[in-house]
Amino acid sequence: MIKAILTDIEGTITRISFVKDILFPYAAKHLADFVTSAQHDAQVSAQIEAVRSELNQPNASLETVIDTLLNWIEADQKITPLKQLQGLIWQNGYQQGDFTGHIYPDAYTYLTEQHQSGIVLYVYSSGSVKAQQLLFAHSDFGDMRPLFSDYFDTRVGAKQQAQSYHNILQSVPFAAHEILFLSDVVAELDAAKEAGMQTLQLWRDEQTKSPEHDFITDFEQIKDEKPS
Ligand SMILES: CSCCC(=O)C(=O)COP(=O)(O)O
Ligand SMILES: [Mg+2]
Repeated sequence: MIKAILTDIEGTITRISFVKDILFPYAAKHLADFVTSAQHDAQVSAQIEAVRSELNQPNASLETVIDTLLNWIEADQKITPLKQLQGLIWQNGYQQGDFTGHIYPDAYTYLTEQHQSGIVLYVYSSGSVKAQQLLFAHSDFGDMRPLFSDYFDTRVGAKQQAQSYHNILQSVPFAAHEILFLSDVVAELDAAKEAGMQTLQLWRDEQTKSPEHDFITDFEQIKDEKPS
C-alpha cells in the first residue's frame, strides 16, 4: 500500500519548457552579475569553490568559474553548485513577479487530493531545495509548500543512482515499497525501483522519447494505472 509519494518536478508536475525557456535563460542572463556582486557572501563563495573543485582548478579565476557555469546551464548539467546558484538567482525573479512556478492543473489536483487523504508528499528534483521551495511558494496555484513534508536535491546524490534513493529512505519513516516515485525520466525510475520503491512514469505532451515504463500522460489516469 502506498503511504508516501516522492515526486520529480520538471517534466512530471511542471512543464519542461517553463524550466528550459524561462528559468534557465533567466539564470544565464543574471548569473555573471549575481556571482560577481555576491562572491563574498558565504553561500555564494562556497559554490564558487565547489565549481573550482569540480574543475580541479583551485585557482581558477572568477571569469572561468562564470564561463563554466554558463556552459553547464547551456548543457543542462545537473551539477550541485550550479543548481544551488540557480536557486539563489531565481529568487529575485519570483519575488519581482517576473514569472510564477508552472504546475500542471492535474498535478495540483492530484497532489492536493493525496495530501488531504493522508498520503505524505516529498519532492526530489535536481533543482536545489531552495529552487523547489521558491517554485512551490510562487506557483500558479499560490503557495503549495504546505502540501510537502520534505524536499531532496542532488545533495543526496544524482537522480539516476539507486544509492540516492537509499539515502532518501534514511530520512523518511517509510519502507521503500510504501513509496511511489513519479518521474518523466526512465533512468531515474529504474534507480528508484532498484532501491525498492514503486514507480510510475509521467509522459507529458513535450516528451520527445517514447515511454519505456508503465506511464500516464496526466494524473487523471493514475486511478487506472498500477505502479510497477
Ligand atoms: C526546482 S525547479 C528547477 C528545476 C531544475 O533546475 C532542474 O534541473 C529540473 O530537474 P528535475 O530533477 O526536476 O527534472
Ligand atoms: Mg524530471
